[in-house]
Formats: sequence, C-alpha cells, structure tokens
Amino acid sequence: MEQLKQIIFEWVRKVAWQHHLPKEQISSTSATILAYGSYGLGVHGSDSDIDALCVGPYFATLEEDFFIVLRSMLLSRPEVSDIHCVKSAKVPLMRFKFNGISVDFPYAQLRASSVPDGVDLFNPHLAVADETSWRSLSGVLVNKRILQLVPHLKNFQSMLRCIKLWARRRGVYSHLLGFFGGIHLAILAAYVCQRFPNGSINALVTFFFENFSLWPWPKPVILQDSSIPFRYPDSRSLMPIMMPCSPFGWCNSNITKSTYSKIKEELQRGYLITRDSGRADFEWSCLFEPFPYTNTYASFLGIFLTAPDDDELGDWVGWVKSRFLSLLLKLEAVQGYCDPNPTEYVDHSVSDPNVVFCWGLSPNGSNLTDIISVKEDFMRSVNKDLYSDSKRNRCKLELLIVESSQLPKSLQLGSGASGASKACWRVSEYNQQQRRPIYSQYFPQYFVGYVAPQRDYDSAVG
Ligand SMILES: Nc1ncnc2c1ncn2[C@@H]1O[C@H](COP(=O)(O)OP(=O)(O)OP(=O)(O)O)[C@@H](O)[C@H]1O
Ligand SMILES: [Mg+2]
Ligand SMILES: [Mg+2]
Repeated sequence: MEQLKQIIFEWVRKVAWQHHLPKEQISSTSATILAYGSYGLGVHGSDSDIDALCVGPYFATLEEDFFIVLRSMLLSRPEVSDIHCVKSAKVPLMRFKFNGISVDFPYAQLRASSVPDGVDLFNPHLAVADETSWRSLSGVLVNKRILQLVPHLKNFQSMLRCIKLWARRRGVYSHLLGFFGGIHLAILAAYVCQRFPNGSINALVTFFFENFSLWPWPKPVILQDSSIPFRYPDSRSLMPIMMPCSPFGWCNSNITKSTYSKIKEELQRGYLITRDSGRADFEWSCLFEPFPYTNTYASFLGIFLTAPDDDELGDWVGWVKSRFLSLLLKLEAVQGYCDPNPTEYVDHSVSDPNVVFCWGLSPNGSNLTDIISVKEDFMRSVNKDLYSDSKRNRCKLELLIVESSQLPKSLQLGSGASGASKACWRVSEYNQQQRRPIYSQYFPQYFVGYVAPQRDYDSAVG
C-alpha cells in the first residue's frame, strides 16, 4: 500500500503538470489511496485480493488521467503485471498484480485541489465529482461504517475469518457464482456482533449459525438502526442484506434458487454442529470440513478452459466467469438444481495453461439433449461481445458431463480451502479416448463438449 501510495503521489503531480497548473499548485497537490474490502476490515487471507480506492483531485480525470496516464506509469513498474482496465463496470477499476498480489483499484474524484492522506469521507461538505465517484467511494464508506458499528473489533475480525473459512470450505463463497461475497458475510457477522457485544468468538460463531439458519428469509438483514426508512427489495431477492450507510441500498447479490437452497443447507449444518460447541469434547474442525462433492453428486458439468499462456488464461477465465450466472440459471431451468462449485481446478495432464470448473448436477436432472441446448446457449453468450477475434481462436472452452464414477477414486473434489494451491484434476487418457465431440450448430467451429463415455474412468486409466 505504501509503494502504491508513492506511485499515486508521483502520478498526481505529473498530471497537474500536464494540465499546466501553476507551479505552487503542482508542488502542493496530493492524491491518496484508501483500503477497503477484506483488507480494509483486517480480515484478508492468502486468497484475498487487496481492494484499494484511489482518490484524486478535480483535475485528474477517470478516462484519461487514471485509465491512460496512471496505467502507463503502472505498466512501466517491474512490480506490476497483468493490468486490466474494467471501464464499463458500475464501479470502473483497474485490476493488476503488484508483487504477485491481486489489486482491485477503482478511482474517485473529489472537487478539491488536493486530497490529503487522512481525508474524511464522512465530512458532510465533501465535494464528490460525480455519480461514478460516489459509487466508487461506497466500498470505503461501507467498511468504515461496519467498523464503527461493531462493538469489539478483534472479536468481529476473528469471527468473520472463521465464517469466511467455513464458507470457502463448504463451497458457498463466491459472489459471481450466486453465493456469498465478502461484503455479505461482513454484514452478517457485524449483525451478530452487534447483538452479542460481549460474546466470545466461539459464542459469536455459534450464534451466527443459529440466527441465520432460523432466519425467516426473505426478511432483510439490517445492520444499523432499523428506524431508517427504506424500500423493500424486489420480490426476487432471496436473501436481502442492506448496506449500512447512505443511500442504504441493497447489497448486490446473484443468489439463485439452487444457491439459496445450498446456502440454507450449509447454514443448517453449521447450526446442528455448533449447537454442541459448549461441550468440552467439541471439535471445531468438523465445521470446516471441505464439502464432499464427489460423494454428493452422481454427475458433474466440467467446464474446461485453455489458453496459450497464463496471462491470456487469466483474461479468458475472467471473461467466461462473467457469463457464468446465465449458465447457472439455464442449468437450473432444465435440471432443477445445480451446485456451481467455485473452485478452479487445474488439469496437469494438459500442456496448455488451463482451468477446470466442476459443477454438481441434480441426480434427477434431464437428458443429454437438454444439456446440449444449455451448452449451445452458453457458447452463444460467451461469444456474444467477445472482445477480440484472436482470443476466439486461441482460447478454448469445452463443456463435458462427467459421471462421478468416472472420476479417479483418489480425487477429492473439496471446495478450494487450501489457499492458493489448486487441486489437481487428472483426466489424461480419458481426454484422448472414447470421446465423441459435439459441435455448436450456431458456431460450427466451436466445440460444445463430448458425449460422456460409457466405461468407467478408473478402468480406463488403470
Ligand atoms: N455484491 C456487492 N455489493 C456491494 N458491494 C460490493 C459487492 N461486491 C463487492 N463489493 C465491494 O467491494 C469490496 C471488495 O469486494 P471483494 O470481492 O474483494 O470482497 P472482500 O470482502 O474484499 O473479500 P475477499 O477477501 O474475498 O477479497 C467489498 O467490501 C464491497 O465494498
Ligand atoms: Mg477483496
Ligand atoms: Mg476485490
């Protein structure tokens, strides 16, 4: 953060000079960065990114000075790699790696000639340049508000770390895939801490599961004083959680029918386990056991992504993931239920850089024809607006139904709890043999997937 701050400091002076500001103004101007997200709350782990908001003065614009001047300054730094500009998002940002750590870096512009280090964002006279800057500021404001509302910071942090670990291990942590994101869990954890100000960490975790497994959803979770007037979320919102500061909107959520039911089951499981947390022989490790995908589902949808190098793979995976919600909804429509395991596996038998997703399918799911139509829809949605034709040729996507019995017995599909290391998916000979390809009827060059082979995977690979 200190190194980034230094870069921002140089940047704002360079921009002031480029805008021909008077010398005294150039030498006195300043910009800053503010941590938010899990890093700002002090609950980051090895899987977390750093979320840092860049706050700049009136003359430093988002379109040119941030996305062009600052980007090229960052590009020239040896610590920085994999820079991507996400310009069209509600909160536009740069995403890059700094010394290997992922950084989410949005920008807010103030109507001030200089932004000091300790800028007070709750100052009622704060002049924010535009709506986009307000949206970008909201992450920092929400964090600060949460920290103000929790009675005992250390207990809140420890308890939230436990809850995040539970959510990751049980496969219910991924905003993109319709599960909880960091912000949802932070608000739910803060809610429990508010109601139990003197609770030990054990008691807080236990109360979390009791409270939210019995919660009459879609009753909204509201952290602050409930006398604040608010409009109810729309009826499709299954687990509404209110942001704790003005304008008191609802936390964005992608929760679907399937992910709602998986989250509820996991909360219920947590409740049944932690009910006994007062017992002397209570084992907490049981709460954090990885979700047993292989034992739970008879078949999976394998989503195989490959690219010529790691940089392109990152881009490609990000793009395909941004289309995952439509795939999940379509699968739900034809299958009734789908469990989109958020873990990214790697097939080490394939020479190209790759990522494999493995989603649990309903045992009463529909037939292959329906699945083929789901695949075709998904390919259409991935290809629509694909940002480059060369990407289309170099990066590949395959969908394949894999029976659980075809997975090697040794393969435990856990839920990605093992930090940065990724699970190994071995499908070597299986890939080469017995597979009948299916091509998209809309994009004949596009490989939709394979018809699953009849014989058992284990016997195929010995
Ligand atoms: N769905 C959302 N609705 C509102 N704000 C969001 C949402 N997702 C992210 N944000 C904002 O961006 C911040 C960072 O999100 P991020 O996805 O990095 O999660 P995080 O809480 O930092 O957890 P992690 O440790 O997984 O990075 C959140 O704290 C929140 O302010
Ligand atoms: Mg984060
Ligand atoms: Mg982030």
